[in-house]
Amino acid sequence: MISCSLEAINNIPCLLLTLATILTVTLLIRNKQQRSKPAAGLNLPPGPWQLPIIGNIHQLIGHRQPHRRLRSLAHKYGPDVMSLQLGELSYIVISTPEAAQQVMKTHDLEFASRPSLLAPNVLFNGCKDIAFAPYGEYWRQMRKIGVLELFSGKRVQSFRRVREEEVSNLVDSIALLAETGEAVDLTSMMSAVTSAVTSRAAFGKAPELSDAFMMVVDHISDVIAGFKISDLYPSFESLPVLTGYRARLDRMREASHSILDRIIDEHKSRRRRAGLIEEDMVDVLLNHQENQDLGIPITDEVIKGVTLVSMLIFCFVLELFLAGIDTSTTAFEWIMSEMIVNPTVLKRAQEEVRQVFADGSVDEAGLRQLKYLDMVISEGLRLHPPVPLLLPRENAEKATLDAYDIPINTKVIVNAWTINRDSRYWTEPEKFYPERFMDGSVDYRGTHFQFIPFGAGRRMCPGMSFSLAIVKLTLASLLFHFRWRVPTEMTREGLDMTECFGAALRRKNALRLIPVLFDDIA
Ligand code: HEM
Repeated sequence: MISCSLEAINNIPCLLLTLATILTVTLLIRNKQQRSKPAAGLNLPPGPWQLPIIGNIHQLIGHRQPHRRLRSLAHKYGPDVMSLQLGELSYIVISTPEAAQQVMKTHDLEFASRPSLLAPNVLFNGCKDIAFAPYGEYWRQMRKIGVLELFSGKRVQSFRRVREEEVSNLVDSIALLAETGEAVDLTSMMSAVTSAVTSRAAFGKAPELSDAFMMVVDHISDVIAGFKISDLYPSFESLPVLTGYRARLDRMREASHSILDRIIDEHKSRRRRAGLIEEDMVDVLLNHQENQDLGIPITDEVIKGVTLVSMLIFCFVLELFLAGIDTSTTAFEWIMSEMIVNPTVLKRAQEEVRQVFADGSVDEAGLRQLKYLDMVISEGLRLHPPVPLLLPRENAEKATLDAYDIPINTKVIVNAWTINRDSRYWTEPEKFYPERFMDGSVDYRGTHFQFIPFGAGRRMCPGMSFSLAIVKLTLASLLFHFRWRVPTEMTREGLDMTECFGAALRRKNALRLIPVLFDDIA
């Protein structure tokens, strides 16, 4: 998912420098700019001690895995709900399924907004996307269009051929490489497949322009991941030390807008030639423009010559790329890694795939018979949620959680990684054991709060089906066509499983494995 301010805290080297600057500047002008303090007499959730000005930032500094650090802080200071002060902003951290249910079900409406962060503000013309739009009529309309038109089961189904073609190309390239006996970089390969499927779903076949768009998106992902001091000290947004970041964001927005404008123009001229066709996501939105049934009020949203519809397309498409590619690749690489270190799981999953597709080709129609693979995917998402700290939420009114008062505009971080490993709900929670999902009583669809890789409630991920369709087809195909070995210098148990916290909780090192073609399929 798109990076949030907190995830960045692990990216500390540049933080220290920036922090020193901020501290100095803050001390100089703190009489002018006071950070807001909650009114006295409130029953706030417990939390660790705070320093003036930086609050609890020092307790996160030096910890490269903030989800793990927040778990240990929560154990000590606030097992369910913990208060943290990060710079100018008040946060609460949610670390149990019960508290998550309070936030995302019982009080879902109260906590349905998002904090305003600089990057989405600039990139999405003032958070005009789905993920970062504040709760309200605009977000509702955007989400409705997204859920009905872009991420619905019907729409995901319509990209079946695209997925099958891209995964089949992947299998062909791996088969060629298998002849060399060398390890292949499965992480990069999966990233390429996900990007190709996403770009064809969004733009249809427009390879040159979509490649250019992908390059800008990659750059955006790099720039927005990491510590963003401007999000923790919003009153200092205009300080020179921060304006460079804003200027970079501006440039990236312009670059991606201009590529997208050309893509939209191409679509429009093709539509003029071929009549109304509904092929990809840009076409779907252009159809709505022509029918004037978007439902979003057309105010004076003409920004630098960008029409409202181009802007909507821009927000949807950019979000699709930013939200979908890293998360799906991450889910895939961890599931595959866990199967490698748990050979009995790999064997069982492989037997199932080869039995279901005994006639020799993997297709999406047969995927639903892969019940064991479903359990493997669930277990992978439980142990390695690609978004370990859910996108922050915010309450637009003051609220209460259990007995605690939560002042207005508190940022809420739900630590899904910790929640998914709660030993009160999961036996041996650190173990990769897909059979725990055998009875089908718990799933990731947002009603079981001990397992929330896609979040829950109004702001739950709408891209779940889009993502799982690619992940499952790729896993099934790779298990069907190849046996997988670790490079000779390592053992299965020795496979490096180090995490790297960023836009998604990736593997630190790419997953490199040796493919061996199943003889009878060759
Ligand atoms: C394995 C893959 C994915 C995972 C684990 C994932 C996870 C998440 C999570 C945890 C959230 C926040 C939910 C909350 O606040 O309760 C989210 C939001 C979102 N995701 Fe995903 N996501 C994935 C793939 C995708 C894809 C492929 C797309 C687009 C096609 C997408 C689009 C979005 C959007 C637009 C939101 C914001 C929803 C809102 O604020 O209303 N995600 N995702």
